[in-house]
Amino acid sequence: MATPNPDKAFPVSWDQFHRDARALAWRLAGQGPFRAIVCITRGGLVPAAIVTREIGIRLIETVCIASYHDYQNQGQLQVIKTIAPDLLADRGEGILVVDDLVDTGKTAKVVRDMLPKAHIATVYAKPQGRPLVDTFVTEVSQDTWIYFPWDMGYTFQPPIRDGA
Ligand SMILES: O=P(O)(O)OC[C@H]1O[C@H](OP(=O)(O)OP(=O)(O)O)[C@H](O)[C@@H]1O
Ligand code: HPA
Ligand SMILES: [Mg+2]
Repeated sequence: MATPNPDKAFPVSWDQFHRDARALAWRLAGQGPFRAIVCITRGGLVPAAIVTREIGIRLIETVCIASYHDYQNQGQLQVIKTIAPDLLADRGEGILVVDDLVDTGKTAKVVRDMLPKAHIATVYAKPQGRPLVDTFVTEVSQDTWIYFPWDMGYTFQPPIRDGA
């Protein structure tokens, strides 16, 4: 289970996410060739857009999985849409799977079972899920919650002297 109420926050701006996703593409560039990418929606859609542009993949598939229905609490994992049969051939050989992060590893494990030979990549990784992915960019501790730019907005910050 993901750490309930993680102590630490790791907020990521759009600029930083773009840089980190591009760094992921650099790491993946020498590891292909990949005949298609499968992105794990919804979080994997954004890094998939950046990575496919960088390494020149045009065949883009989704696997739709949801498990964090209640903010930071993981619930029952639901596979809402599976992968097209032609991409399941060869046990996933030559397929790149992308997600925004791996936390407990439960989501990545379900996709690994569908595509045992695929290359699974995430931008961020926490220690529990790290063994499930082949490539990632930045590791954060298990008790950290990563705040993605698409989940945030600008808000007033009280000055430090007011006890913030
Ligand atoms: O390693 P795990 O503990 O399984 O967690 C990682 C998954 O959790 C989040 O997806 P979520 O279920 O929140 O759906 P979303 O991508 O639609 O936001 C995230 O995008 C990963 O896919
Ligand atoms: O740390 C996280 N941040 C955002 N979504 C998540 N889904 C699982 N863990 C996380
Ligand atoms: Mg997700």
